[in-house]
Amino acid sequence: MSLLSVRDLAIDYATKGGSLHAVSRGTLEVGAGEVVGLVGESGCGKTTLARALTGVVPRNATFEAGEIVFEGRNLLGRPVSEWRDLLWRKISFVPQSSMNALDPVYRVGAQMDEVLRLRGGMGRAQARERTDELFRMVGLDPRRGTEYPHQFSGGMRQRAAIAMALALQPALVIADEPVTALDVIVQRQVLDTLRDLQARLGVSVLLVTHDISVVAYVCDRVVVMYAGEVVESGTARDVLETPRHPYTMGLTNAFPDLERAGGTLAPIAGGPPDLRHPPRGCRFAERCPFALARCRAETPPLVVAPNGHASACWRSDEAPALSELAKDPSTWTLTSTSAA
Ligand SMILES: Nc1ncnc2c1ncn2[C@@H]1O[C@H](COP(=O)(O)OP(=O)(O)OP(=O)(O)O)[C@@H](O)[C@H]1O
Repeated sequence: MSLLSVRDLAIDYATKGGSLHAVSRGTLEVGAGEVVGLVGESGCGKTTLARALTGVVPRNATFEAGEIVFEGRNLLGRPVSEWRDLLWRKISFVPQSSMNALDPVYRVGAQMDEVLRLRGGMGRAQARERTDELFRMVGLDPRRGTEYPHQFSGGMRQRAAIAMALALQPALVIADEPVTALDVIVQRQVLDTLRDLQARLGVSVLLVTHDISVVAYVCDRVVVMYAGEVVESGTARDVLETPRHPYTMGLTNAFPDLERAGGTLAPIAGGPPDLRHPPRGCRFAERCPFALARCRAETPPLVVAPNGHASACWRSDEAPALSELAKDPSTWTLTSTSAA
């Protein structure tokens, strides 16, 4: 049984221009001890989906449909208090910027102490000891706990945010773009620490990122989102080496490898659709170099292959050939010319 199973989740935001369908087909699984990457361009609904798992959503958001089953219980429809009770203890969140995780006016060690005492019910001495242990665990010198967040480098702040998320030994850590603001070398160091701790503690991680090279570096499984919908998922190896959705094929061309510099980068021309008026059919069709008339008329279902590799594309059967074509940057240039 999965630790977390999200099925057909739909979340709307009320906006002046009408309902914005931020998540429409949110389906993903996180197994015990797994690192799952949730990847897609900015604005495709990753943060909305990830945040929703903690029960903390903006005031103008509504859950329209679906299930969020955590440890066998559907959290949707449960009292918010019950859901909130899981926060920190069972599910913890590392926000996009560590400046959001850390209060700038309190010393870093004191903030960790507070989580341990208020949320974890620890006494002063025990919390103190655990704070030092957490600092060491993420590669920080415990003596620096007396400093304020601005005295830390970006990488150190992100380590502190990870330590805080691990404080009460949760089963699931949701990390939203945990390394985006950092330079590539520090990114690797922080990801190494995250991966090492994950393996040591057996915690599950849902890692939200726009950068597919981050996914390739640390994730066991990948879930690809486009325009509010999950369009592909499977093991990192299957999805990255034999992608079945053209959007994933495009994403793999658009980022440099974290380990190997070089290679031609070919961004996907155009941008995601307006989620207040999502297009009919496949939402990626207007940017897809392989789109057929059917793609613009009918929504492709998310079909799961026997090996668990799922994709929502009418041309999935042709994926090996399309994937070869997609490696040629001119395939994507043609889309931009034809879209222009
Ligand atoms: N509170 C809100 N009210 C209205 N619309 C919102 C709100 N928050 C996000 N959105 C919109 O919902 C869509 C999904 O946003 P979301 O932040 O979940 O995407 P994302 O993939 O995480 O992008 P990013 O990486 O930029 O945060 C976007 O169109 C965004 O503009």
